[in-house]
Amino acid sequence: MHSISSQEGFLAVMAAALGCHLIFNRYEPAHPLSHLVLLVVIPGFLTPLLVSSCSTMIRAILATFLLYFSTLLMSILLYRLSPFHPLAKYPGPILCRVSKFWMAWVSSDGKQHQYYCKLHKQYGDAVRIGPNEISLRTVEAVQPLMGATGLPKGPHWDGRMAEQASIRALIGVRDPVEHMRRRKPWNRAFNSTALKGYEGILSKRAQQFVSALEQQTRPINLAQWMNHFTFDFMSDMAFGGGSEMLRDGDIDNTWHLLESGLPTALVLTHVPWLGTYYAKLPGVGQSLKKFRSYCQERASLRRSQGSQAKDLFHYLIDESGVERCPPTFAEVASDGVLAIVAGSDTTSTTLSSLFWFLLSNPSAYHRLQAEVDKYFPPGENALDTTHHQQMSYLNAVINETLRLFPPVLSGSQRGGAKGNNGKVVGPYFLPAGTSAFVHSYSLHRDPRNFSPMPDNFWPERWLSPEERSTLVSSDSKGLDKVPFIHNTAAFLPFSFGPANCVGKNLAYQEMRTVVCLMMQRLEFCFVDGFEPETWERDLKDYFVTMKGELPVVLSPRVLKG
Ligand code: HEM
Repeated sequence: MHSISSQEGFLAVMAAALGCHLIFNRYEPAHPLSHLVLLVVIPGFLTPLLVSSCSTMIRAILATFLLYFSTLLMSILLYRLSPFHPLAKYPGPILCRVSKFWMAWVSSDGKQHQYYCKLHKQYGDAVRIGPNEISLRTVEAVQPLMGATGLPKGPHWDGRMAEQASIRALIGVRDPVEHMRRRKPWNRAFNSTALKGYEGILSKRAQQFVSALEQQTRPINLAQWMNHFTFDFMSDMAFGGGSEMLRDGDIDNTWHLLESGLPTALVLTHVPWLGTYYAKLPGVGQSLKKFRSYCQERASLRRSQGSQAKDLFHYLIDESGVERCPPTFAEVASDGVLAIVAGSDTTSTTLSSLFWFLLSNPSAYHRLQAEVDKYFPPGENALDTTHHQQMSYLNAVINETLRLFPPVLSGSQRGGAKGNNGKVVGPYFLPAGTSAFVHSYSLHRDPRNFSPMPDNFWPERWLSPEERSTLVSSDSKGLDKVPFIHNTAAFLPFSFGPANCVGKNLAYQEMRTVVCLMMQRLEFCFVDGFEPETWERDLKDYFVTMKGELPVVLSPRVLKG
């Protein structure tokens, strides 16, 4: 029988490594068993082919694995940089084109939004930010990528939610059909009738919040108080109560517990397959598990108690029995956790940034205060939502805050499954298997969408031309001489399409209500010595934004009735 020469042995190992690359490239196997077979069993099986050229078995094993892995890595590297790669025509840094580990590294300091923005300034509207991923900065991509016929949620969620192996919260459900089924009760929970029904729950918490603020005679960290308010409110909504942070403070350290996992979760979004291994490490995600089981208990309690009010849970668990295919209890419990996490952090960050902007821009502060006083003079109920939508300056301040600091700074990824035919997204073609996102932070600050002063806080841009012209001429900054561009299609703080933020209207309702009440009853100023730049510096993009401290001094407003 023909015995294999050492040269043939080397070639066979290299060919197997190339075959392995082909399989990874085509099927992207993520299961640990397939990794074991492709990366351990196959080179192990090939070891005898190199025994004749090595003096010992150990050396043969080492040589086989070294040859196998170096061939595999070289093949991956060359292919990703080659003109044959489907994304070859998209520009981007070499390190991004070679591996997502680079973005995982870059993003770990919480400044990925600024990195993407820099890349767009350097490379243009479409940048290759991973071997198979594109970041887009054009409004033409929004509808085709995220609209009804767009792509489903991207693989990002497989890494981020790796530990939710069996049941995922709605936000991480990638299959569009399943997502639609799970989204139905959420849509009903946020229609206008349902929202009207939440006013009582919101008013109670907002009153408690502002009354507590009125009692603060020493400087406070307003951002932390916002956290406590939004968390208590969302717990009321999701599970009929159970959280009393406004009264007791964060005695269980829940915010730290939720935020401590964010940097790791972001790294895993860049390298989703790593999530499968990470989730299996002993002790991993303990704090989150603790929070989840607490929520599970709250959900069970809420279910057994039945409806006190038509809160979010009422709709999610389908207490009225209108769904043909209602969600299971496990799904509802998981979505309850999502409601608290997605609903409290985002609004708290926006409200905190809003006050930071107001305190850094006294004219905006006074304009908003004047509007609040006009609609809610002393003695008027600022919780009455009937005026809120007409309050143009209030809405302008909220939108301008969301434009400059959207709480999801970099937007939400979409991704095509392997094997589809690719997708035309505005002026770009995304080949099968490409993930992409529209980078909200860059889009919002692009002078082609918002001008003048795209990087500045200027709520007046959201007003009607008549209102703006009065205010701009009184500002006399010559802004009326600069071309005015205001492209609301490029405003994406809540994302876009059938998987956008379902809680958008609740978020507006909550923010309008609490800002009106706060401005009616209190005066705010930064603590002496606070350097306002630290706020922006401390904002970190870990998919949701992590924030620093906002030290302010409060005083009751002295109003003549
Ligand atoms: C200023 C406040 C908020 C902002 C800026 C915001 C933004 C976002 C964004 C960008 C997404 C990702 C959507 C996508 O994948 O395309 C999202 C999803 C979501 N948000 Fe919000 N959000 C806010 C408040 C809320 C509130 C108050 C709730 C109430 C529960 C909420 C519930 C959700 C849910 C359930 C999803 C998942 C939707 C889905 O996958 O279908 N959000 N949000």
